[in-house]
Amino acid sequence: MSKLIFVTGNANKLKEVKAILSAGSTPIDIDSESLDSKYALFRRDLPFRYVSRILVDEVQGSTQEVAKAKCRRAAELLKGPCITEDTALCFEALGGLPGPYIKHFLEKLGHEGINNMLVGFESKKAWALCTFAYCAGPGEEPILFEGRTDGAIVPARGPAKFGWDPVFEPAGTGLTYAEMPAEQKNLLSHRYKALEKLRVYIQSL
Ligand SMILES: O=c1nc[nH]c2c1ncn2[C@H]1C[C@H](O)[C@@H](COP(=O)(O)OP(=O)(O)OP(=O)(O)O)O1
Ligand SMILES: [Mg+2]
Repeated sequence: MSKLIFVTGNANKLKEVKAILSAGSTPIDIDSESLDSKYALFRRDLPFRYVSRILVDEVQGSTQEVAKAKCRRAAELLKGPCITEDTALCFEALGGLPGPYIKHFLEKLGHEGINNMLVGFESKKAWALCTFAYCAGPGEEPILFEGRTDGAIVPARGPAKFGWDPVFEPAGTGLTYAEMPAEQKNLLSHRYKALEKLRVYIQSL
């Protein structure tokens, strides 16, 4: 059976995916060296940033449509099975936006600007939505695995190591993602919840 490749241009995602899948009651063995080299190899030979840009710029739509389009395209380029992941950050006051477009808002506005987007709205509620997509190969319909964690947008607290981690506080924790130890985030995060579904599927293949 050919190797399943997780395609991403984001090293922080890769780190969390490895940590989550190799832990838990039914751990999935990951050859981290080969995963790393696939990741490096993929990025060197087929510049995913470029691919990702095209997909992000041209495929507009719901999180599910964006996620499927990216995975379909990655499977075509790899000519084999693969997994991709899309993360959305959705604001209740904005009807779920920015959603899959959070990356662009974060790049242009920063943490403070993300907070300012909600000035004048009473609700600071938000949810993080992770969508893994699995595609069996070129021309196959991707299957989606979603995980959602509810919380609120808050002024930045904690180290700014990964995206919007400092401005998202999961409900009931009193801590932002950035303030949590990795082990805590990785047991309640949007990514963890989606990976728990993907884990079951991968083990059934
Ligand atoms: O747990 C997270 N905690 C904080 N920030 C996060 C997280 N997960 C994704 N993020 C950020 C990265 C990017 O600014 C946006 C998602 O965009 P998204 O297209 O899914 O990621 P990406 O382009 O960095 O990597 P990829 O090559 O897998 O598409 O939210
Ligand atoms: Mg992307």
